[in-house]
Amino acid sequence: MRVDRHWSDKELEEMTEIDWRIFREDHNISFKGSKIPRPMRNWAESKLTTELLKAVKRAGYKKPSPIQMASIPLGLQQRDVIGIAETGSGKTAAFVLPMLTYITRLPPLSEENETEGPYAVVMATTRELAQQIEDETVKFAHYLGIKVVSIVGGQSIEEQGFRIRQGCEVVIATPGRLLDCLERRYCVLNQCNYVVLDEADRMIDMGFGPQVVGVLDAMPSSNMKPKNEDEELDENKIY
Ligand SMILES: Nc1ncnc2c1ncn2[C@@H]1O[C@H](COP(=O)(O)OP(=O)(O)OP(=O)(O)O)[C@@H](O)[C@H]1O
Repeated sequence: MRVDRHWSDKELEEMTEIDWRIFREDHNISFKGSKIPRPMRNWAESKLTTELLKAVKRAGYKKPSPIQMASIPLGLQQRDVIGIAETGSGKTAAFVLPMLTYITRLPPLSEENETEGPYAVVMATTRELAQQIEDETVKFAHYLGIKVVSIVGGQSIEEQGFRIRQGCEVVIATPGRLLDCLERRYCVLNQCNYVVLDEADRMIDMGFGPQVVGVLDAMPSSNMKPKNEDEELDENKIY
């Protein structure tokens, strides 16, 4: 009798549908949506760049967590993702790594475009959470030469606006403070097409909906992805 091997003993190309099902069950991964890519079983099989993989290694992350296994391949395809996982399960790196990959594909910031604002915005409900996200982002962004600025209450808004205008690819902010910064013209989002809402459900429950919409309204509407998720993205276009 031929006994099939466990998925962990198989090369990627040997994985069968049943292996993938067991893999997802083993990691408690479930999903909804169409054309969902396979989760990544380990970092080596992820499509992250060598530089980012080095940064992941330096951070000491030996194995991706289940939310990272499931959502990084989706993020790398520039799909819209709603990721749900318990606290402390590595959600931050799950959205930060695809976001940094997206940024490395864009033209580097230069004197010509650094005053047009960041390439990506992450919104968080509290100052403390924004700080945690900043720490986790800098851990990886540092090695790519990507600059990160946080816009939260309790610090000078003029100073924060000044730091954005000096050029940064990523802004991490609480929605109210970022909207304030935009309304006072301390910063702009003229080239930002990438948004992350951390704890989006809580953000709405806490009444930040109007501020989030205000921030989204400051972003360009010319680079929207097609409404139909099944439509292929144009590789030559920046979304
Ligand atoms: N693959 C990994 N291997 C080891 N440590 C990791 C990995 N991914 C993230 N971590 C670490 O685990 C901790 C928790 O991660 P993170 O803050 O992203 O969790 P979270 O799901 O966002 O939690 P919260 O809901 O509290 O914000 C952090 O210290 C982070 O550096």
